[in-house]
Amino acid sequence: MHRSGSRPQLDLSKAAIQGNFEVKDPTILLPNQSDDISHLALDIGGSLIKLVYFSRHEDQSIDDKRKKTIKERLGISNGNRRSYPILGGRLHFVKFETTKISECLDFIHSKQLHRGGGGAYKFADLFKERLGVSLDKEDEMDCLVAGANFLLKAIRHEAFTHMEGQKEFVQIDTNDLFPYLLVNIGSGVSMIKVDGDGKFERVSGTNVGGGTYWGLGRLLTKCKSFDELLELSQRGDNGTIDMLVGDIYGGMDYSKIGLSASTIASSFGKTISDKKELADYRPEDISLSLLRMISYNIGQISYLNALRFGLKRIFFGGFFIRGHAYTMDTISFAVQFWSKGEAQAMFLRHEGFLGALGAFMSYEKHGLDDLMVHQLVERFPMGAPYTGGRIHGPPLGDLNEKASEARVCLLLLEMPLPLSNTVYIANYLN
Ligand SMILES: Nc1ncnc2c1ncn2[C@@H]1O[C@H](COP(=O)(O)OP(=O)(O)OP(=O)(O)O)[C@@H](O)[C@H]1O
Ligand SMILES: CC(C)(CO)[C@@H](O)C(=O)NCCC(=O)O
Repeated sequence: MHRSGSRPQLDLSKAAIQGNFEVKDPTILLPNQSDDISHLALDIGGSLIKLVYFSRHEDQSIDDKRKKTIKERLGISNGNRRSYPILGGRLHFVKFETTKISECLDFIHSKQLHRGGGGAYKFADLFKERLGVSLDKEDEMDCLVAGANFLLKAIRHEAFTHMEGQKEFVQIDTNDLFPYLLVNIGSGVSMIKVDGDGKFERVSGTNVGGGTYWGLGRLLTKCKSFDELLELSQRGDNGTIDMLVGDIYGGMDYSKIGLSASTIASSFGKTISDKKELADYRPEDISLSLLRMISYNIGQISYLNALRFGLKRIFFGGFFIRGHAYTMDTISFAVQFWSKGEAQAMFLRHEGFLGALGAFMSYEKHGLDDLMVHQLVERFPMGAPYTGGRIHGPPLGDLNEKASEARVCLLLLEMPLPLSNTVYIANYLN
């Protein structure tokens, strides 16, 4: 696994979100076409800024032994052909809180990621002033779909299910990928029916999303960071907040309509009957009830939309998920329960980077691409062995990872010549 000295050491964990930028569309920065520049794409969301950049020069340091190892692991044989050069480089994935755009700009500046370009954008002045670059705007939905399609086709262990604490990676048949429902849970939620590359329709959405959990949770618990709120939920008991079927039916199931006594009849419903104030409730319980309410609701609405269009597979992305087991289990449960096991919820390892990755890929569209894929042949599992499932892969981000630490994923890019296949290899730096 490659280590990078570029891992940012910004401490964002101490920063509470205090405002909201209105600009949400992914953008790309157009580079000069000199050799050693890093391509950079940004997705400036309501809560988080996602950044994907390519550093080519680092890969040129790959030594022959490593090249050989990569090829062996990928099963690439040179046969009679000459060894092809590895043009390669790395794709880096980093995120910042949107309210901390200044730190993001510092980061871009410190890495010298900024280069010239054209276009206009709402953050244009800030970028122009601080970095001397112009931004080109890309459509957010286009980018989300391009990012998701790319990941699902290119990264073998990108998608996984999560049910009752069990993670299982899903092998995607790239010839049988479409149609599917993409549910991106950011600040708000977009539901997109994807029929192919660039073929999609945003069929629904809900304003009850990640921003709702983080915003309401912050007000109700005084938590200072999203991860702190999520961590609290792990020690919560939602039974003190939620009204259960058993609370209404004298401790009994309502079996005639298939509801057990422990089913939540009304999220937060118990707080109306008590003569209690907010301070009388445990923040842990509030956080869990809120998380469950929002996750379940999104799972249910997603399934109803999948049902509308006869879709069996639903992929969930967006940073609300945060690789958090309870969130994924709740979404999966809702999908399974309402579909009677017919539909399946799947999650993506690069959950929150779809838009930024899609924006990055639009370099191809702008004719600036010399990196992009023509055909993907093989990938091997990312990073360190993941021990909790049947298929090995890297650990997903967990709560031990500080909110402050930008999550960095490296993706090595190998470009065999002449016109042949392009290979992506990804590594997490956890
Ligand atoms: N460190 C964090 N700080 C703030 N929110 C976080 C953090 N980690 C995860 N989240 C969750 O992720 C959500 C944002 O997800 P994401 O970055 O995918 O969307 P966005 O692009 O900001 O939103 P939108 O697309 O709706 O504009 C937040 O609303 C919150 O629920
Ligand atoms: C407005 C966007 C697309 C911005 O990312 C997102 O926050 C969202 O899908 N919100 C939900 C809006 C709705 O459909 O009700």
